[in-house]
Amino acid sequence: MKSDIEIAQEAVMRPIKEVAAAYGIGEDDLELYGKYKAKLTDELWEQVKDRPDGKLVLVTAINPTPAGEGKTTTTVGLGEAFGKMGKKAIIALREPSLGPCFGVKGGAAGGGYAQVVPMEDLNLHFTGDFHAITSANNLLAALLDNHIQQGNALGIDPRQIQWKRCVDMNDRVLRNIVVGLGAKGDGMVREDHFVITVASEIMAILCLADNMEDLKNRLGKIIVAYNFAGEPVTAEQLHAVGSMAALLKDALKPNLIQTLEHTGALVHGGPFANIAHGCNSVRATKTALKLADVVVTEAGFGADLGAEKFLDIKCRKAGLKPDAVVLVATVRALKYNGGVPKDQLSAENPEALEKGIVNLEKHIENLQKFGVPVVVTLNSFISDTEAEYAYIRKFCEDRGCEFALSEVWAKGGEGGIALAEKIMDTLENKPTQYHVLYPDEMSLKDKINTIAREIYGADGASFAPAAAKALKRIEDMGFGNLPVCMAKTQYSLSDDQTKLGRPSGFTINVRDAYVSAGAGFVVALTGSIMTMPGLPKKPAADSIDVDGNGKITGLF
Ligand SMILES: Nc1ncnc2c1ncn2[C@@H]1O[C@H](COP(=O)(O)OP(=O)(O)O)[C@@H](O)[C@H]1O
Ligand SMILES: O=COP(=O)(O)O
Ligand SMILES: [Mg+2]
Repeated sequence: MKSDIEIAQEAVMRPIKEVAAAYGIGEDDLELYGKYKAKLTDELWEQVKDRPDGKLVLVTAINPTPAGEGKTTTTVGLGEAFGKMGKKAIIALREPSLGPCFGVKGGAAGGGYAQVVPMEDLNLHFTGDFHAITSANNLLAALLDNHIQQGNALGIDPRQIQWKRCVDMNDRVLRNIVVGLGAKGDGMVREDHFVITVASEIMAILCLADNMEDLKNRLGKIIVAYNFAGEPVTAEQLHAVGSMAALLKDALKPNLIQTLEHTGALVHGGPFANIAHGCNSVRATKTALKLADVVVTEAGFGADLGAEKFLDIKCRKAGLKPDAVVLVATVRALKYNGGVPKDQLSAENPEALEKGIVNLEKHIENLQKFGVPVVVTLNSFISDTEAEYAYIRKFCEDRGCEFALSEVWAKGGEGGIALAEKIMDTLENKPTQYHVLYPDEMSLKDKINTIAREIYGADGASFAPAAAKALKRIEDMGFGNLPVCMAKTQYSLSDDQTKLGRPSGFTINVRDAYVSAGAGFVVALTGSIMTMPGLPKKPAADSIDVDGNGKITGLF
C-alpha cells in the first residue's frame, strides 16, 4: 500500500471552482487560494441561510491509541461513499495542527484512499488561519504586558494573569517561562506560559462565532487577568478587539477543498478535544447543512471528549441537532484497551479483544444518553482477522446496536457503501431525540460531576482548593450557566492515561478551572493534562523533507 502522501500526490484534483459548482456555489462566492483551495464569502451565507438543513452525522470513536483510530478517515470515506450513492453530501473537518504533524500523530487529512487534498497544504500552512489565530492571541498578550509597562491604569495584578501566549508547535520548554528580563524598558518581569494554538481561546471563539459581529463581541469578553481587587479585566478594556478582529478577518471564512473522489470538504478551525472543545467551526457546519442533504462531521479523540463536547457545547450553543452518530472502533484500539502494548497490536489476541471491548460498550451506552441514534463501524485494518470482525459484529448486534464494516482506508468511497447505507437507513427510520446531558442552570460542580459519572464512569469528581476557588469566582461573576469543557487525557475514560478499557472505582481530579468568557464555556483541568504538548523521542519532523521542485515527503 502506498503511503498517504504518495496517494495524495498522485491524485488528480478538480479545480475547486468545479467542486463548488456541484453545490451551487458560484465563482463570485469563492475567494480562491490557488486552483484547489478557496474560502467561502460571507455573502454566500446570506444567500443560503434560509434553506432547510440537511441531515447532520457526527463521527466519533472509542478511546484511541496514540495513532488515532480513523475518525477523519471515516468521515472522508463516508463523504465519498455518499457521493458514489448519488447523495448530495459534504464533510466538515477540523484543520490539522503543526504540533502533532511534526510530533507523534502526523497529519489529519484522513488516510489511504479516504483523504482530503491537497493534503500537504492542509497539514502545513493551508490558508493561514492558524497563523492568524496565533497572531491575534499574541497581540493580546503583547497589549496586556504593554499596558502594565505603561503604568498599569487598570490595576492588573501580575500574579493573576489568565491570558497565555501561544504557538502552533509542540514545545515543552515554553510551558513555563519568565518574561520581562533585562532592563527596566524590557517590561515587567513575571511568570508566563505558552499554550499550543489549538488550545487558545481565540481558536474556540473562531469556531463558535456566527459572524464578524459575534466574533468581536466574543473577543471583547475574553478575561485576560484580574485586578488587585480581584475583578476581571477584559480584552475590551485593553482596546484589543478591533485589531484582533482585523487579523481574523479572513480566518473567519470557512475553507473549501475536496476528497480524493471530489466530495466537497469544508475545513475550518482546529481545536483539540483533550485540551479544548475539539469541533470544527459552527460557520462551516451550518453552511454545509445548507449546501447538502447529508453533512458528515467529526469531533476529536474519543466520544468521552469530542462527542461529549460536540453534543454539550457546540450543538447546545449553535442550536444544532445531530441526526446520527457513527462510533468508530478498531481492532487495534480494542486490544490496546485490553492491555496490549502499542507495538504488539497487529498480532491476533482474542483475550485482549474480549477484555478491551468494554470500552466500546461504555461509549455505546454514553452516546445513547444523548438520544441520538448510534451506528458502530469497525475501521478495517490490514492486520484484522475475520474472527475479530465476527466477534465485534456479534457484540454490537447482541446489544441491538447497528453495525457496519468500513473499508474506506483501503477502498475509498466504495469501501464505505455498507456503512453509508446503514446510516441512510438510520436517518430515514430512527428520528433523533437529541438532548444535552445537563441543563444550563445546573451548578458548575454538578455539571462536572454529571460528566464524570455519566460519561467517564467515575464515582464523582474531586476539586483541589484552587479549582474550588476558581469555580466559585466564576459563578460569582455570573458565568455559572455556561457549559463545561473538560480538559482530560484522551487515552482513558479516567484522568489517568494508564487506566484503559472501562475503569471503575475512580474519581476525576479537577486541579484548576478558568472561564473562556468569549468562547462561552468553563474549562476544567483534570489530572496532569497539559495545554502545551511536547515532542516525542523520534518526532515525525525527522522524516519530513522537500526537494528542489517543492515536492514534500515524509508527511503522513
Ligand atoms: N483502516 C486503516 N488502516 C490503516 N491506517 C489507517 C486506517 N484508518 C486510519 N489510518 C491511519 O491512522 C491514522 C489516524 O487516522 P485519522 O483518521 O486521522 O484518525 P482520527 O481522526 O481518529 O485521529 C492516520 O495516519 C491514518 O492514515
Ligand atoms: O483532537 C483530536 O482530534 P483527532 O482525534 O482527530 O486527532
Ligand atoms: Mg482526526
